[in-house]
Amino acid sequence: MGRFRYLKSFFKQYKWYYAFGIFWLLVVNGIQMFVPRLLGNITDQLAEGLLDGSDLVRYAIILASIGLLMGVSRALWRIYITGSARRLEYFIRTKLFLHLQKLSPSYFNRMKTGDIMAHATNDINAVRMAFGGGIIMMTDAIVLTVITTILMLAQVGWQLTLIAMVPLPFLALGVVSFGKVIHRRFKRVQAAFSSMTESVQENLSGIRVVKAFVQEDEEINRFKKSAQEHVDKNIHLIKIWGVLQPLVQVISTLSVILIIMFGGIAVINGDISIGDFVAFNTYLTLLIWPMMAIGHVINVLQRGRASMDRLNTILDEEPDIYDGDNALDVDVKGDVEIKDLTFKYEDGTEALKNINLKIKRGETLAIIGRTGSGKTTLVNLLLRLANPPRDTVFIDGVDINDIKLKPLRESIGYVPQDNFLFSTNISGNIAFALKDYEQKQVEEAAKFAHVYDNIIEFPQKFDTMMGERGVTLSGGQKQRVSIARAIIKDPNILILDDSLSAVDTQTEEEILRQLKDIMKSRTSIIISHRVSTVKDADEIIVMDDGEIVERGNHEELVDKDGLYANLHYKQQLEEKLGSA
Ligand SMILES: Nc1ncnc2c1ncn2[C@@H]1O[C@H](COP(=O)(O)OP(=O)(O)OP(=O)(O)O)[C@@H](O)[C@H]1O
Repeated sequence: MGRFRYLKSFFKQYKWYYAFGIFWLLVVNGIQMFVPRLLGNITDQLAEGLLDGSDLVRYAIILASIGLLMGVSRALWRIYITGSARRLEYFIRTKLFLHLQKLSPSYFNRMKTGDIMAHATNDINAVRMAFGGGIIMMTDAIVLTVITTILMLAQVGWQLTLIAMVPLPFLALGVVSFGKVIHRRFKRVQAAFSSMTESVQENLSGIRVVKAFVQEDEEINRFKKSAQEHVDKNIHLIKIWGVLQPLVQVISTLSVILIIMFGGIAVINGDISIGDFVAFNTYLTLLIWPMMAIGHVINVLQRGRASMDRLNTILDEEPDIYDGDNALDVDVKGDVEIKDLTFKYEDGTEALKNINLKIKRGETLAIIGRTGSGKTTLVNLLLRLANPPRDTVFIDGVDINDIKLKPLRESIGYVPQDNFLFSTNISGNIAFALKDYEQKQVEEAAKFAHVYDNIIEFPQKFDTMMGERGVTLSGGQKQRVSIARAIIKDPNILILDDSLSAVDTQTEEEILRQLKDIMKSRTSIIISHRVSTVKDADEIIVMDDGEIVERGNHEELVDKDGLYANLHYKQQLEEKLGSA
């Protein structure tokens, strides 16, 4: 059960569905067994001239009833087994998505989206097929083989049955050794599919860059190469599959040849009747199906196994950001303190060195610094999108690692650098964090973020769809929708990560003035490259290479005549040149 450990609860819940389905499958198998004997009897009675018209009608009615019963039973097992397999697919898919939601951003930095998508489609399908068609074929193959063999033994004796069975061990041997190769080749097909999906996904996400750099032909070639790789791997798989199928067929036909020869002799010698011979041959045709199915069953089960292994590697992935056993349900007020914080990413990059900070509720901290100086890293730690070392980051005096993630993140309004919006309407995007909302709230947030006038110019106003199916907002409009999304949460801590860079200075000033108003008793952290954005903050820190190199208010920093002052004069000059 180890491999299928994540499916335990599903099978516990649906065991009766499977049992019921298998029951009806067995009913079909059982009824099927009457047919050869019935045909044998009809043959013998016809040969002996014992049947008249009414007997034939009787047999026809019996055969028709058997057909009807088999039809109903088949429909029932299909509904129960195939239906359960579809439920299993839903179960795994939901489990996987749920698990992915728990994993930390570092996992998604490591993994390719295309790979994850391939798991969510191909691998889940393969597991579903193993527990749908695979189970049906396996049960069918085993039951039919056992019952048919017993009936053959009972009706024509062990000698003939043994002769018919001679080819079977060769069949089993062939199938098992082929199965291993199929497993290996199937894994390669899946890997090729992943990388093909990944390349398409990346291309479509970056389509604007591709076009701007006129790289369409190169991209097409790259895609052709990975699609070709996928086909090649599939053909490689089909080759072995193609050899296995006829091999199984040849071996099973051998059985028929042996029976015709030896069974024929037995009839000639009068050891068995013609009816027995007909029945035996029909049993053999029943037996040939499972023999041929074995190859397919093995294939389906091998694929299911390989796919489950791949799914297990994701499901086994432990989230590294989670609520500890003693995590507190803190009602975050907004006092932030950072003590001697040094932070390294998994790859060893030291993004922050010896950071010390105190932001009291009601204050605004501004962070300014060159790209790559560690600004985003610092706010990521405050949101616990990465884990800070213990005893370094405190909120309201509590180590952030001891605060439950939900209340922590719910109390923070975050406007990320990358203003990602979802493919839903504008209202849905602004009210993203709210379960219930009134349109008035959305409109107020939009007004606050100075994007209201833009929105009502769209024909569908707040119902305008975003993203793929809808309008594309300008960079500045996106930033402001993003600000509205953070502000509507009424957060106690507001973090703007370079969120006003695409907004003109006048609008920026108005937004900041309003912010000052509503953030009076809350905490604000504003990251920017522009002095104009940060100049009114209570404290400004200047970061360089992961360290705070200057700190103070605007006037103090200008007086210091250091990095900040330099930036200030440069930007003042740029502004003058721009307005000249
Ligand atoms: N997930 C990550 N894994 C490893 N290193 C990272 C990761 N994210 C950022 N870094 C590195 O950490 C350093 C600080 O990056 P960070 O994004 O915090 O800078 P920043 O000041 O916000 O830059 P920008 O102004 O360009 O947004 C950089 O050297 C960056 O390459």
